[in-house]
Amino acid sequence: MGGGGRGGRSRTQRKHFRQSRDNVWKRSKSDPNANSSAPSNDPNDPNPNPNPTWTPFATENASFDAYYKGQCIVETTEWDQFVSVLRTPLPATFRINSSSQFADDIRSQLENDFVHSLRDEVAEGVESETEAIRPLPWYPGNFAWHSNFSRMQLRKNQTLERFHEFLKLENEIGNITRQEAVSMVPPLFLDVHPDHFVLDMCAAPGSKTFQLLEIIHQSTKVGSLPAGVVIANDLDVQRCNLLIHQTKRMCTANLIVTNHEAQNFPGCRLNRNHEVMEPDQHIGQLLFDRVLCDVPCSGDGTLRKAPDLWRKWNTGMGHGLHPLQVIIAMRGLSLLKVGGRMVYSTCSMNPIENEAVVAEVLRRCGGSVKLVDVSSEVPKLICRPGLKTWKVYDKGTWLASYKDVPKYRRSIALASMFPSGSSFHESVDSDCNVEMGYDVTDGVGENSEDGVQEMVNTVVPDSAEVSDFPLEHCMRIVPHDQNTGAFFIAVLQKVSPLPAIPEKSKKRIGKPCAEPSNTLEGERLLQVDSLESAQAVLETVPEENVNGHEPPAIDVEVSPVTCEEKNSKETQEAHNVENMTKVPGKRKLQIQGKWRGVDPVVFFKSEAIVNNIKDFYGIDEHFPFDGHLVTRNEDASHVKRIYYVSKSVKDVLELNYSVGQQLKITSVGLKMFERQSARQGSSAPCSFRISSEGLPLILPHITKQILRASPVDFKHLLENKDVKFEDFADAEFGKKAASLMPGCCVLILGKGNEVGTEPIQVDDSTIAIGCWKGRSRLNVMVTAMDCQELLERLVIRLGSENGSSVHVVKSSIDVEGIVSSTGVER
Ligand SMILES: C[S@@+](CC[C@H](N)C(=O)[O-])C[C@H]1O[C@@H](n2cnc3c(N)ncnc32)[C@H](O)[C@@H]1O
Repeated sequence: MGGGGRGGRSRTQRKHFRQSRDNVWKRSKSDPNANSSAPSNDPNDPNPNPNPTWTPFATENASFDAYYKGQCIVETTEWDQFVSVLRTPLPATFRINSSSQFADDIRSQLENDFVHSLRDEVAEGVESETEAIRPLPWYPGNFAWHSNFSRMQLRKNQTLERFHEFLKLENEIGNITRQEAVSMVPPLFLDVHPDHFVLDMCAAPGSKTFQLLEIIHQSTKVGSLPAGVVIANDLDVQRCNLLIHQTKRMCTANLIVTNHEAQNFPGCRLNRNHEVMEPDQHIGQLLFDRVLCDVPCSGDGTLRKAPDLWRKWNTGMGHGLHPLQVIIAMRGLSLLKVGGRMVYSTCSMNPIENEAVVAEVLRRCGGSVKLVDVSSEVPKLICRPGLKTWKVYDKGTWLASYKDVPKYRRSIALASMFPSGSSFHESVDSDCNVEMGYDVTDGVGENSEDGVQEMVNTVVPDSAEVSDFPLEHCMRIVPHDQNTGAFFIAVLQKVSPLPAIPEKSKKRIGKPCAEPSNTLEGERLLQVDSLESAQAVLETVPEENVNGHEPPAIDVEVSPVTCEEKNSKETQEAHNVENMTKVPGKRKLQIQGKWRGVDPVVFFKSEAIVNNIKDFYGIDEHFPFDGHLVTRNEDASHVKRIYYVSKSVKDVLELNYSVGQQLKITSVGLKMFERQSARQGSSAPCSFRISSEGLPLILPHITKQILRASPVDFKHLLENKDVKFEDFADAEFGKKAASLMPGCCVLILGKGNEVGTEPIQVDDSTIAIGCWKGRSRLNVMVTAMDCQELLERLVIRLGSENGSSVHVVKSSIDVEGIVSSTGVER
């Protein structure tokens, strides 16, 4: 199950996690490309160089200047300001996890404590007159913050050190996330509701996925789950692991992490010729209310964070990605329900990756998709309108129109890159994959002196085309408007099913892997998607409403799947799927282990174990177990962890089984029960303990093995990790603890005078922790870090509320490690 808890984080994950957070402005002196435009050794510099052996990055690139001046991405008069801000390091920003039970406490700590104490620090120092930290004005609820301190400054003195420690701890616990300000924007425009099915197509490392989950969970009551689901996908397995690590901190049962090419993301359409829906199966294909299409891009909007890009930048980077961006966006739109919203975003400034992609998908969708004006939806965010006109730069020449592209360059400078896109149909000759003829390395090396000369000396035609689409509804964020990175966002709404591709265009786009039948259904249902192509043409069932969900859209994919792609590993595996799903008669529901290297997702159905758990913890009948428990091990007797999934995830998993496991699932479910190690588990009537992540969900449904402790005893236990029954301040509580069954139990923080009262009631404000009841003592089963966090929160709360109780501890932990390290009784 991917990353596991904190203790289970792999070395690779740790390395990637560290790398993604490293201060990228650090640079060795030996780098020949270094020059002096970045942070300097000048003591008066507002961005002082803390390391005398450090030499700053080159932050100049003549090709970059010529290209973006030529594209007029900012007014000529503001160019200098634009590039000078681009050359300064990005300020740190972070976000409070709004669905965390401590969100309000943390916000109030920032607003009422750190804002003041840090302001005093700044006033005393010489560095800056600016505010030390401040909320981002456009982010709702003061949940996103900007900090003017560098890491070096944070370590400088006690107040800053305290703030630094606070950031580190809350980040590790999952209560805050370091995230670039502009990266927080796309989910705000997606208008996600808690019951939505959301697809995050290119999701790693997962900062936006985390935000989407927060929104889904926003108004969920303790002990229940939202109706929606987020499917977070990424092509890169290692980055998927980062995503899993990141989202584990969310403790959610409503997330599925998958590992596919976004352009070939499976639709899981049930082939109703061969498949019978299970009585409780609620969806017949994957369609989404919301799609986030945060595509791979050249990333020059992140120059402030990744200054090495200055050296690497060239025009080929954006050109190479344009076709991929188009087909990923098209796949997203085909998986979107009619009426649904898709956000297309990049951290690139290049119109070829931005407006040109949006214009091309609008063109291909022929009126079934609209570009929405959402400029008033996030009022204080400063956005500029998208460009209506731009040019294509290729091999030292500015091209205003596709007709100017020499024939031999037409597989690189595509018609779809131009504002009119007018030669789209003519752009592809009989070649199987001309439209796919991109090469992301094309243009590498143009950033030479010669290349620059060539570009600068080339006459730029005035007659650039102007797009007919309302591209001014796209939004550009530029660095000097609000001291951020650069970003691009477009919001698309699907107003009707996507049009069918005429037979002749299909050929142009790329040879489909299976020839469609010429029947109306074949035409209408053609999926050029590699995974569904062969299967979809077999589907002859007319559209109908599938159990209350949107009717399956008659989406005709325009993703140009080529002959080459057909041979890819994924496509090979897809054909296995197809063969499996074609088996007539009653299908085998669980075809295990289809994806090489990925543990199967198995519904856990061992009645003996489930009944033992239910009985031991006295779990009430209202809490649904049937179909909600999954494992990653087919052998029930060796199952170590049991995960809980929401109803929405359960529906998707059932559909996935029905279609032969098209989804390659790398992580799913909330870790709910864990088998205690043999020595400890054998002394208890139930060898499964409740995991820390799962506790908040199941807490209101537990009627046995649960006790309420006074604040004094609760704190005593957190501080000492294990306490003998006779050593509790409240002797009555000690007796009750001694009378519990051996094994896992739950301890609730009681308010002063209600310690002994029954029954125990829990609500959103209840603090609870898992413990282990041994022969003579109670051991806490939370990590040292969680104990520290909880103690800090308790001190603040108990101080301000005079003993009232607060929250459930919710975090990723490795209980096994903790239990042994705190010496649980054997
Ligand atoms: C801009 S990053 C996404 C950032 C992410 N949305 C976030 O907020 O943390 C683009 C991601 O796309 C992934 N990627 C690249 N090509 C892909 C493809 N064909 N299908 C799916 N993901 C792809 C990369 O691995 C990378 O993680």
